[in-house]
Amino acid sequence: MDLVNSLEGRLLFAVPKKGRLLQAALNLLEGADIQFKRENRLDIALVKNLPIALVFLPAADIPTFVGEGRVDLGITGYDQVQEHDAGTRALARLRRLSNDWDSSRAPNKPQGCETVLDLGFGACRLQVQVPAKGQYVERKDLIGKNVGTSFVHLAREYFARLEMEQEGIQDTTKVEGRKLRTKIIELSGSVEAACALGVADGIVDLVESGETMKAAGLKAIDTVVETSAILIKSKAPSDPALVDLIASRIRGVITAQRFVLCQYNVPRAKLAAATEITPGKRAATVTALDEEGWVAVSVMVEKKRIAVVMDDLVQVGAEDILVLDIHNTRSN
Ligand SMILES: Nc1ncnc2c1ncn2[C@@H]1O[C@H](COP(=O)(O)OP(=O)(O)OP(=O)(O)O)[C@@H](O)[C@H]1O
Ligand SMILES: O=P(O)(O)OC[C@H]1O[C@H](OP(=O)(O)OP(=O)(O)O)[C@H](O)[C@@H]1O
Repeated sequence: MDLVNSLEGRLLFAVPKKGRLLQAALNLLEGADIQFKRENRLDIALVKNLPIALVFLPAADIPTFVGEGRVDLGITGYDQVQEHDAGTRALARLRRLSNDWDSSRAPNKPQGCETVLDLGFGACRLQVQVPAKGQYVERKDLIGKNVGTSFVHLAREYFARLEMEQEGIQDTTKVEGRKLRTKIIELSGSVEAACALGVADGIVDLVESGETMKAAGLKAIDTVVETSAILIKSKAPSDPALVDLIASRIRGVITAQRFVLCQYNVPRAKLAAATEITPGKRAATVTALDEEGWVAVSVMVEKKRIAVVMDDLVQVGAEDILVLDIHNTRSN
């Protein structure tokens, strides 16, 4: 049977095929025990232990496939979903204007995608940037100028709103179809080079550490969207129960990545002070020790806080503090 026919009856799950989100997405799939083998150059992989097929797509296209209900689940950036939604708003406005809408072609499934959960990686900001030592200081200085970006729809909405604000228009929500004075130039990568090469006066691009921006002699003057990787689902998934199962597994893996298990012994008289430092996700597990007046505590603590928590526990009299990695978790 060919691969396309073997997709029948399987939940389709889109994963970024390359780039910044790929490795972290693969780690999540492994943690969620979604087993597959991706053949060389094939963008579809059948999952061995669940009725799922993985589809490897560019992160920017995943909101389209999920939003149209062609794929049930997907991992992509929140920025990509926002860009896709802004594009959909622009297209709808164009169609209304040109009466180019044949209702018989309307999709029979509800359109759009829903966010299931934040995946806790791929955090960065979509920012407006200008040359650090140039003539542009504030965002309004870019009105009427050339702005380079891969996020053309979000940039158009951003500058439409900015231009309306400058003209004293109170309601800046109706941005679609507005004739822009600012020229948005579509670039597909290496956007930071656009200012130095004279293609643009400013750019709208992603910033994580800020190293690329700094190296290109740019500075950020505003943030358009704060983003991180998210799990999205279509509004009418083929198997809602399986979507919930996958979401629950992935949530468990993310919790395991974020928390460590902290165990310590403490005099019962100091227990209240200690559990104030480590209240746990729900509550601390406290068990009696085979030593008069002492108890053992076991509790989940956020990984990034653990060093300070251990310092504070020692201060209140805790002893024998152990910190253990959590392999996986599951809860409702
Ligand atoms: N520096 C970064 N730090 C963290 N996340 C990022 C960073 N750059 C991009 N991302 C996230 O990863 C998503 C995909 O970006 P990435 O540049 O990896 O895509 P790509 O598919 O390789 O596309 P392209 O070919 O345009 O570079 C972005 O939409 C964003 O959510
Ligand atoms: O703030 P930083 O940590 O330096 O990261 C920001 C850079 O990362 C992304 O580009 P990527 O490297 O994915 O390549 P691209 O320019 O081809 O999109 C983004 O477009 C910036 O250029």
